[in-house]
Amino acid sequence: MYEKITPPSTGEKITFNNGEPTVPDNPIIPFIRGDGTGIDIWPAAQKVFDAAVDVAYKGKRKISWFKIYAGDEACELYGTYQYLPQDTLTAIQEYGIAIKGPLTTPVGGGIRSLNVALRQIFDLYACVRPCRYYAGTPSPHKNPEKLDVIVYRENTEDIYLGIEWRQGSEIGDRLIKYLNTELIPATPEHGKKQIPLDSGIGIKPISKTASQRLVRRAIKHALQLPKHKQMVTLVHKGNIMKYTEGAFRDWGYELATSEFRQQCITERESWILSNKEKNPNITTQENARMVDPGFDALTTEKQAQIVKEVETVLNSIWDTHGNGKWQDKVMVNDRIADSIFQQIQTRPDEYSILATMNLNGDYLSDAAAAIVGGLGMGPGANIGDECAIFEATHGTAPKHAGLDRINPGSVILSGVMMLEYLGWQEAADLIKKGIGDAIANREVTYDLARLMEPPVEPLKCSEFAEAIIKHFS
Ligand SMILES: NC(=O)C1=CN([C@@H]2O[C@H](COP(=O)(O)OP(=O)(O)OC[C@H]3O[C@@H](n4cnc5c(N)ncnc54)[C@H](OP(=O)(O)O)[C@@H]3O)[C@@H](O)[C@H]2O)C=CC1
Ligand SMILES: O=C(O)CCC(=O)C(=O)O
Ligand SMILES: [Mg+2]
Repeated sequence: MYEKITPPSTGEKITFNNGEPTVPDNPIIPFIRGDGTGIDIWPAAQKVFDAAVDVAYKGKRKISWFKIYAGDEACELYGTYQYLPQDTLTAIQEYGIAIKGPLTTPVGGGIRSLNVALRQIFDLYACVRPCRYYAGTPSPHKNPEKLDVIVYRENTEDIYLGIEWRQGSEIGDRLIKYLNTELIPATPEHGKKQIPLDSGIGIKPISKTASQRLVRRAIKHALQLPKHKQMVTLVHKGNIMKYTEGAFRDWGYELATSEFRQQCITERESWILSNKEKNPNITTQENARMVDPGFDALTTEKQAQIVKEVETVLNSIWDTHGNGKWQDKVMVNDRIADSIFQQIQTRPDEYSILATMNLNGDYLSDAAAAIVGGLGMGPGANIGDECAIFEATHGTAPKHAGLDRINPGSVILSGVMMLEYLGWQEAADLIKKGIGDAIANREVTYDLARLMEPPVEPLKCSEFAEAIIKHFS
């Protein structure tokens, strides 16, 4: 079945039932070491995972690691350009779960991202990236502890589908000419716009199916959170990209108010209901005016739409959501993408789950990680219905590779997400305690050490792993 790798001789497969993993005590878990700093991070992280499982379950549970290959390491074993060998895909398919270090993607040419390929091949449609603060972590922000968000990033489409053509390529030129002569003139709203002939061109598909399955998972996650964190914010640039990003917002609301009608309230609905709660005799017109402060300046047609919206909300959900009952529901709101970047800095505690399309989520997850300590503290998981691959938010950080200095925290915390996904909460909690105590004790790698006041001598990558383990007890 495998050309160049052999699964461990002990251990069993994790199986899936309705998207939920059934986990034996000795699961086989494939791992990819990763390029660049993967060489430093992976051994440190694996040591922490094994120690936590050992301490938590005293030999009753154990992970059987299965080394699989991707990136530079794969080319060494399988030959030139064999970046993602079939063996690796077969192993992930067979075992349903994997954890990986970062993989290199060249800019401007060369192979397309292996990271993105894995997400697309296994339909890992939700990229889940929690950003929470560990006490004592230095941060450029005054109150980093106020940020506790989970970026829920659509992982399979948007411009990451990788359908683009180089400037000057035959198909690129044909496409531009076709758009300029046929499609753009046939769409009156585009007027006399033309695409410059010396453009590279890319396609940004945003589908209803992919948008809604992402938002569905985000709402289900919100329902598991403490009441005050039960909120999903749809992040988009729908004012500019109306039919892609704007549609993502609309499909998100549509899903929330159909599939999750009894569990969800939208922000505008909450305003309408609370206006009536504060003033039971309020007219529909007055209510509409309060919902939209610019109401009087709107056209008659737009005003009528808002009045209708108020009527519909009161008629359809006053009984189930009114009189304050909406306060126990998952709040679904939306924010424009540029605004959310400043909101997570100026009003961090007003947000919880941020549901995004692919590109916005990529940017936002690095930015949110920076607030709580940097890319060394940014874990992630790529989750589908039948498979999951855990990986950090950061990349290969090549200038630090092989120096035993990089922070392994993100991959270790990605492992915590994996342990939680397996239901091995005790081992996950031990690692969280170990990381928290090591940081509070100022035992940290260079990235955190340089921000600390007064400065501390940094630990090596491997030493930070040992410090985490030391703090298990
Ligand atoms: N999922 C994946 O595998 C990903 C892969 N990549 C790929 O990685 C390669 C390098 O990308 P690049 O843009 O340099 O981004 P990286 O995320 O690799 O690194 C950028 C900077 O972030 C900081 N950083 C990254 N990782 C850590 C860590 N573990 N601990 C502390 N600080 C860290 C370092 O900052 P400083 O030097 O200031 O300390 C580093 O120089 C590219 O080929 C890219 O495509 C990128 C993102 C994700
Ligand atoms: O695949 C890559 O090289 C970059 C991906 C990335 O930045 C991410 O997933 O956050
Ligand atoms: Mg990224």
